[in-house]
Amino acid sequence: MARFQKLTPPAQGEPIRFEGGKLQVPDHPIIPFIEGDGTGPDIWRAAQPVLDAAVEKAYGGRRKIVWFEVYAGEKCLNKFGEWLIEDTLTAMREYRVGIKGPLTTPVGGGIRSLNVALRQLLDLYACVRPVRWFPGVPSPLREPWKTDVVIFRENSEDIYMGIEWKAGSPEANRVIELVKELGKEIRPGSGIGIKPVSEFGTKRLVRAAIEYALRYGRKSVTLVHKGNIMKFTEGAFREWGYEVARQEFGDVTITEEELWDKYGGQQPAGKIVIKDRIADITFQQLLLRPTEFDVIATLNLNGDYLSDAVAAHVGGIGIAPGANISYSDGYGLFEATHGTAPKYAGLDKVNPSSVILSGEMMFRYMGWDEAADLIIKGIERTIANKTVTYDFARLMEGATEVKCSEFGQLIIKNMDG
Ligand SMILES: NC(=O)C1=CN([C@@H]2O[C@H](COP(=O)(O)OP(=O)(O)OC[C@H]3O[C@@H](n4cnc5c(N)ncnc54)[C@H](OP(=O)(O)O)[C@@H]3O)[C@@H](O)[C@H]2O)C=CC1
Ligand SMILES: O=C(O)CCC(=O)C(=O)O
Ligand SMILES: [Mg+2]
Repeated sequence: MARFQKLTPPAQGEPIRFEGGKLQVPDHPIIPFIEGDGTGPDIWRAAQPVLDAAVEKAYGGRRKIVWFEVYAGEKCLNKFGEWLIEDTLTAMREYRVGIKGPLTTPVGGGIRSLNVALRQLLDLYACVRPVRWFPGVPSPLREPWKTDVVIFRENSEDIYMGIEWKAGSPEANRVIELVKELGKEIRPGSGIGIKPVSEFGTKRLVRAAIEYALRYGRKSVTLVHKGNIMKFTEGAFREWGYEVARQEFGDVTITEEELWDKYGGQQPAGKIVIKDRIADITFQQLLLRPTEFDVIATLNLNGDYLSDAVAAHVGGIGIAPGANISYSDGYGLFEATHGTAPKYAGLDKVNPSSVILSGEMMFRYMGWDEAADLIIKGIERTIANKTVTYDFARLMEGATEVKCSEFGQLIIKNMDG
C-alpha cells in the first residue's frame, strides 16, 4: 500500500471500519501492535498466544487476528533511526484498533513521552482504566472485592500537552515577564509548565464516561478535580462536567443533592448519580469506602496517579489494563497501565495480565465477547490454582511461582472445560 513508506502491511486480512457510529469488524481484522520497551517484549510474547487462543477456541477458526507489527520506542530507533515512524500512525488510522506494550520516557530531559504522543497524535481522548479484583489475588485490603471502578482519564490536554520551558530559558523568562504584566508574580529562575483545560476536552470526556455508565448499568459518575486550588482548570472541569450531564443526559442523571433532597437517598431506577470529589480526599475515600465509587471522570494527571493507586487495591499494576479511545471515530489503542519495569527486562518474569486484560478489553470493544469471556475464565482459574507470577507469588500463601510465558500458557490451558 503506497501510504506505507517503511512497513509492509499483511497481505491477508481486512481493516476494521467505522460506519454510522459503529465499528464494523471483519472476521480477519488486521490489528497493529507495538511490542514496547523493557519488559514489553517479554509480556507480548506471553500475551499474543493467549489472545490468539481465545479467538481460536471461541470461534473455531471462523475468526482470526492478522497481526501487523508496527514500531515506536527503542526497537523503532534501532530499526529505523527514529523513535516513532509515520507508518505506525498510518497503520493505526488505517486499521483503527491496536494494542501496545509500554514505552520508556526519560525523566527530566530527552524525548517527550511516546505514549502521550500516540494519544495526542491520534486524538485518543479517553484513557479508560477499569480496576476490579479477581478472587485469590493478594491485596492489602481486607475486602478487595469492593473495589470495582472504571477511571475515565482525560487524555489530550492538562500538563501532558508538554507546554513547558526550562528554568532560565529565554521562553521561561519571557513568560515570567508576561505574567508580571498581567499583575502576577513568578519567582525568577522558575521552570514554567502550562496546564490547558478546555470545555471541549472536558465535555467529550465526561460525555464518554456517562455513556459508558449508562451502557454498563453503572450507578454513578464521580468528577474528580482539584478545583478548590486550580479554579479555572480543574474547577472548570467540574462545572463543565455537571453541565454536560444536565444538558445532554438530564433525563437519566441526577446530582448527589437531588439524590438526597428529592429521593431521600434512594437512587431511582434508570438514573445515574453525578457527583464530584476533590482529588486528595478521593485517594483516601477510595481506600476506605470503595463502594461509593463506580465510574470516575477526571483530568489527565489525576487519572494517571489514581489509576496506579487504585490498581494496588486489587493486587497491583501487574493486573491493570487500559485503553486509549476516541469514541467519535472509533480509534482504540489498548495498553497496560504499567510501564516498562526495566529491571525485569528479558527475565521472562513479570505479570502479563495487564496486557492480556487490555486485549480482553479490545475484544469487547470489537464485539468479540466470547473470546473476552474465555480470557477471564482462563485468568480466574490460573489465579485460583495459585500458579502465578512473582508479584502475586511473593504475597500469596502456598503459591507456585511461574514465569511470564508459563502464566500465559496456563491461561490458555485453563480456558478449556
Ligand atoms: N503507558 C506506558 O507505556 C507507560 C510507560 N511508563 C514508563 O515506564 C518506565 C518505568 O516506569 P516506572 O515508574 O518504573 O513504572 P513501571 O510500571 O514500569 O514499574 C514500577 C514497578 O511496578 C511493578 N510492575 C510493573 N509492571 C509490572 C508487571 N507487568 N508485573 C508485575 N509488576 C509490575 C514492578 O514492581 P516491583 O519492583 O515491586 O516488582 C515495577 O518495578 C518509565 O520510563 C515510564 O515513563 C510508565 C507508565 C506507563
Ligand atoms: O508516558 C509515560 O512514560 C508514562 C505515562 C503514564 O504513566 C501513564 O499513561 O499512565
Ligand atoms: Mg501512569
